[in-house]
Amino acid sequence: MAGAPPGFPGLPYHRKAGDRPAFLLFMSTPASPPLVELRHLSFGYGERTVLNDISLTIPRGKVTSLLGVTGGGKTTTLRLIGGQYRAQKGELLFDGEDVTRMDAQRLYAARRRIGMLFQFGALFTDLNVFDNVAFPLREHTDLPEALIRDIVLMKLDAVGLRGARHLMPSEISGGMNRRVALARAIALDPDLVMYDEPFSGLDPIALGTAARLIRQLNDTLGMTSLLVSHEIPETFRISDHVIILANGQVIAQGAPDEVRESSDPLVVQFVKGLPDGPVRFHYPAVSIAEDFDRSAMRLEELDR
Ligand SMILES: Nc1ncnc2c1ncn2[C@@H]1O[C@H](COP(=O)(O)OP(=O)(O)OP(=O)(O)O)[C@@H](O)[C@H]1O
Repeated sequence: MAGAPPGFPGLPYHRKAGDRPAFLLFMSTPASPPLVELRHLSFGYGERTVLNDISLTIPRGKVTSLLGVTGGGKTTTLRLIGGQYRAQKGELLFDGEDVTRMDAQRLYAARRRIGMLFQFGALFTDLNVFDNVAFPLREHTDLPEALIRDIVLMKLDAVGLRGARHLMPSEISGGMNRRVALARAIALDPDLVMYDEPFSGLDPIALGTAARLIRQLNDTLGMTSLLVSHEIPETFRISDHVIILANGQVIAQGAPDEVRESSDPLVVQFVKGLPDGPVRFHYPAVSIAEDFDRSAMRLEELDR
């Protein structure tokens, strides 16, 4: 294929991997402003605060991973960036514009620049692979069907599944399903792709493939990627920037090597996967002695 279809804002497909055009290099220079920035942002569900005055940046053109303990607010952060929730305090800038203050129309326009791949990113089971990827194009654009066909085939080619276009989701493996969902997430050529646990449930080979694909697509399509994951080694390997959330705060942020070398006990426990540390194995409880004395007393009472 010689290039993107005429009139379509896609990128040429005749580039070799790693052969980045000048404007992509410009997009990812250190001087370019971050694509997303959270400034002193707070958010809670009802009375319960989940994110407490957090500030973080998602650098443009890079792969950023958002890590942290379960329930730490990672998915909530993705939903805030995607405009599904609004922060109660602070700013959330997407390409310099505050999402928290956008009206519905601007928010819709911003959302079209974001591709999302949520956990188990369900495909439509009654549509084949081709139609799954075509879905957002048919839904959100007026492109003629011939052009949609070209775009869908290019996206499927990018994830290695052009040949599987006629298959139904039930006829392909879990790893392939995930790759189709990825092709669908990039169908509209988003500036930002957010992945929520893209590796969960994948065997090591499919996981390695998915990780490599996220990195490759980011670089060849000139996107920015944000991924939430619990797979520390694989995620560190493909990331340029790592953010760790805990207790509603950012506890570490930087290049993978910098974060790995942090001496913060919580970061060390998390990165090394240690069972004990600031995050305890045991849910807070009275002492064992107290609990067993009490039950012993109850048994004595029953005996009487
Ligand atoms: N819609 C909701 N209403 C009320 N509480 C919610 C809602 N969604 C999430 N929560 C709570 O907010 C906290 C943060 O949830 P979130 O899903 O953002 O965490 P997470 O870091 O993505 O967790 P995990 O790693 O388990 O996916 C959790 O305690 C969760 O129970």
